[in-house]
Amino acid sequence: MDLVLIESLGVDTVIGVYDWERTITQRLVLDLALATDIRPSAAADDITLTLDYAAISERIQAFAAAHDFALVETFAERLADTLREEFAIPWLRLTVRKPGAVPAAAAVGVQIERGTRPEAS
Ligand SMILES: Nc1nc2c(c(=O)[nH]1)N=C([C@H](O)[C@@H](O)CO)CN2
Repeated sequence: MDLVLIESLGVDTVIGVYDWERTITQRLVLDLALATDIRPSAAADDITLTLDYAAISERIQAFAAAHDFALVETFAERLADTLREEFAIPWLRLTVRKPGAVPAAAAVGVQIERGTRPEAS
């Protein structure tokens, strides 16, 4: 199984459980590992045969701007569903970090894996 990677993608969104958090945007930092078979795109040197990390990053920015969840859990689940459906991604690992939410921690957040991981070949 091959992976397309997006690391430390910063997105701005309304996120949080407290009243003061409903009135501001905050930064989340995302890491994604997206399963695909890179061999067809590599053989043809063709962007249309792989997962376009630029297009997916743009979609994530738009998703973040369009939603205002309370929990990072909800953000992660809904984003994973959206990406898997729109880009036909069989399996992904998504880490959502909320820097500064706990001052004593560099970041807090969640990591999820969704879908069926393809067999190695
Ligand atoms: N498991 C979670 N715990 C907490 C969350 C969350 O989204 N998931 N959110 C908060 C607050 O919004 C916090 O980030 C404000 O600093 C607290 N705990």
